Amino acid sequence: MTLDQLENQIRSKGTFLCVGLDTDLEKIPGHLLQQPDPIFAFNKAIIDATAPYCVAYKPNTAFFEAYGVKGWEALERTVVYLNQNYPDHLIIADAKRGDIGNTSTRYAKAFFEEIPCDALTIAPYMGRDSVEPFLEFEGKYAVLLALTSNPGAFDFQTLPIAGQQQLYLEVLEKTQQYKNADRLMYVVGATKAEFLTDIRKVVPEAFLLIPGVGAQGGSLEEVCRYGMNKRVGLLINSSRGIIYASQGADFAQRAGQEAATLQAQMNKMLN
Ligand SMILES: O=c1ccn([C@@H]2O[C@H](COP(=O)(O)O)[C@@H](O)[C@H]2O)c(=O)[nH]1
Repeated sequence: MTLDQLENQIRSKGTFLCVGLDTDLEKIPGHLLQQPDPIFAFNKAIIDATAPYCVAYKPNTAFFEAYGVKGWEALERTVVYLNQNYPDHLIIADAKRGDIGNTSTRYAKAFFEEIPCDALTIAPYMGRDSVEPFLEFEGKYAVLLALTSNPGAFDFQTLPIAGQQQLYLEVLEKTQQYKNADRLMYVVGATKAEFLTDIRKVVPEAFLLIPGVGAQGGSLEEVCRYGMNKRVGLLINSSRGIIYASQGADFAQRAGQEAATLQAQMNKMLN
């Protein structure tokens, strides 16, 4: 998917919502546990209920990896189901990878070819040779952790380097020099909305993946006020707030309602 196509999707559907698939067997309705692949059964129901209200899905691979081979199979089924039935939705594998170059290439093949996602979250701290292998794939995106939503983000990410620029800003500035930097997006936590003005000075054009609304308390309004750019430039993720809106038999319907509520709020921001 090109960024123009992504923007067109956002504008035509009036939403820049990304639904997070953090599927936990301890939280899904009990009746699904009888299914041959309960994780996929849950994801399929959530996807079918929320697809009209979002432009992206973010399976967090930890929630699949935790179940071993069965989890990987559920991840693959989920991605195949999305590609076959909802090809206009961006699929972001939230796996937070990044290693020496030849290993990064293997991660890229795993998530862009073997399990064909459109984007992959990457930890940038091993530097250029660990990130550029992910940028060699046309139509695919590396989503670098810039300023994360968790409290521990302040341990390192906001520290000034050698008394100068803060580390997260250095990450943004330096990675914009990488080859195929137009294939970069960045993670910025909704809980860090007050940093978005500075972030936009360094990456005015980039798409930002924003987790942290809903369960983590970030404000959709503030993120839009400080983070939106000419092409919208935002994908706002909500996981638990949508997929566990109900843990009963009406889970998919309630997930759809939560997604529709967020879509309506986002639509107002776009007009
Ligand atoms: O800075 C980050 C980076 C990633 N995440 C992930 O996003 C979702 C958020 O889930 P909620 O239930 O909506 O809080 C989850 O998969 C995190 O691992 C993040 O929260 N912050």
